[in-house]
Amino acid sequence: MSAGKKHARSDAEEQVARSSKKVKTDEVADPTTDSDAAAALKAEKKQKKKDKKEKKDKKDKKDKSEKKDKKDKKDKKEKKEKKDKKENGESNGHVATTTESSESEAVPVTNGTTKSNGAYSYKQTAAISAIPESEIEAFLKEKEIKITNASDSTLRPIMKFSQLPSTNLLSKNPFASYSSPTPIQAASWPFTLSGRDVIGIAETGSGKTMAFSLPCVEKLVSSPKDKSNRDRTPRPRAVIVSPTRELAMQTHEAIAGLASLVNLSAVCVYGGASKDDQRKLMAKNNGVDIIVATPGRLKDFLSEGSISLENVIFAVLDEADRMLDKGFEEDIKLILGSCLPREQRQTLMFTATWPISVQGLAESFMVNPTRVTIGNRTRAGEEGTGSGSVELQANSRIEQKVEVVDPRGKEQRLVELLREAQRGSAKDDRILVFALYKKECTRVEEFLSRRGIKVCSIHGDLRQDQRTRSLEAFKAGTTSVLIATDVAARGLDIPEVKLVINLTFPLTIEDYVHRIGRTGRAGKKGKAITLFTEHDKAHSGSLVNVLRAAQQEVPEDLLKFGTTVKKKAHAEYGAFFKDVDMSKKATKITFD
Ligand SMILES: Nc1ncnc2c1ncn2[C@@H]1O[C@H](COP(=O)(O)OP(=O)(O)OP(=O)(O)O)[C@@H](O)[C@H]1O
Repeated sequence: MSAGKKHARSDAEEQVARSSKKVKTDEVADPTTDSDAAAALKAEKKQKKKDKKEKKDKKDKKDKSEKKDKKDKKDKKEKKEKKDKKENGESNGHVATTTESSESEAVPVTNGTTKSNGAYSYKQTAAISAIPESEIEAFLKEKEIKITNASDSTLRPIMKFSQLPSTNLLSKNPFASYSSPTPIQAASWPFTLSGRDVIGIAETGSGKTMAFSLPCVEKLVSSPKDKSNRDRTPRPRAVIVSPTRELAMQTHEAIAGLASLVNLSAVCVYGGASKDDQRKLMAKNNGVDIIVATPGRLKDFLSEGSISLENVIFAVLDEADRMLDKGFEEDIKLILGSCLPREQRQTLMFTATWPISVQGLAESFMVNPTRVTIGNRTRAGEEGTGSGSVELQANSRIEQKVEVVDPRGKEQRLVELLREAQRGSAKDDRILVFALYKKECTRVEEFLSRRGIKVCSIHGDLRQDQRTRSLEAFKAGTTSVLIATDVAARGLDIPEVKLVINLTFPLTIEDYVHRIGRTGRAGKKGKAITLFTEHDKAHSGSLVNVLRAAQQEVPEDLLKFGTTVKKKAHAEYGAFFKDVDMSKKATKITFD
């Protein structure tokens, strides 16, 4: 349309409007005489003006009052939002602290909580703050507690259960059977309860399960559950991953007991048992809160969509170094990758052994973790560097004996050792024998049975119900000798195992430390005997170091195999050490 045409049309429209106005006025006017009509018109105009003014005043008044109402409503809403926010923050325990470092900025998360690398749910009680610094220092020294990357240096260990802040869970007295927190519990709780990512390293049998279970349950109590359950898929808020089925079951038992005190549920999923039963358990009561799992079964459930980890705000790798080594690495990447991102979840890793080979990978799943180490594990020259190297340390209450034997005489020696150990009043003492291979277990079980020794076994060639039956018989004391592969090396908490015998040396020195750790638990004493042969000589150096670190006797025969420790190398990333002699000059090669 041209501009001229547009104007022409506008003008025409104006004329139509004007004439229509006139027609209207003509209709209202009383057509008696001209002067009368003029007067009437004047009066009418005046009235109209008055009406118009009144109407305008009325409208202004109405607008004003509506505006005021709107403003009041807005103020009220803002006030309410502010109040809600404050209340929510407090119920989630997000207490701002002045001690947070710059890296501890609160990150908002999808589930309504915030992750803070500083304290948010944990408030150090006045009782702890009042303790003189010298007393705290003495405690840390005595218990050999070392904390690196604390970020909040005002957090002090929780030396008594009464020093924990009072919560609904603690009012149920869950620690009635214990007298005081173990060092790993005392030192890690202030950080884990504060929402920090923590790596906890402490000897076998030192209460690490409760060290991660308490903050797990407290965190879920203070975080709102997504009740919508839109597609009926279980969406747990915490996941604990364990390397073996039996350990997963044991951890489940411990944490389920704690969780039930505050009406939270925990389910254990592991291979070799009915998937259908586990699916039903996970879906019960609008979805489970805590999942304790072995990686394989959890991965299966994830891939078939029977579970979603998208709401997981708390993740634990128990026996973390095992979970991060080659065998499980990909599964763990998938599992943690299915949880909320590391900035929005709390991630804990606990173990008794922390080889340097897994440390880089571990930290890639965490945010600036605090490391709590129990035991004097620092290598000479590393004091205070926090460089990451943690010396391997066996439980100091275990008496370690090493016998160098001819490989052909091992089984006969085993029979003698068992008879010696179960003599007289010790006839029912529990003894755990470790072999390296599944077939070896079967052979040795038959060998011992033929010699009248009551024995059962646990290894990967057995069905799950057979494994469970063997373990139950051993725990109950109906069979006092259990022969096992390394499936039983980690985490299992069997009361009163008096002796561990290593019939065949394990593949790694870390496994040795875990195997012997099945005895001497929870402050008790224990004994371990290792039959060492020339086939195991690659481990002699590291074994000598472990024995010396625990002030144990090192047999001359063992020293004959050498004391060099074979350095570890990662299959993909190569050596973790500088193996090049930098003092040598490069040879100059010239080409003609
Ligand atoms: N505060 C405590 N006081 C006394 N006993 C405790 C305390 N906390 C846990 N225990 C007990 O100590 C035993 C060992 O605990 P737990 O199995 O958690 O050890 P762990 O450190 O995980 O060992 P591992 O390295 O072998 O897995 C358990 O029987 C547990 O009930």
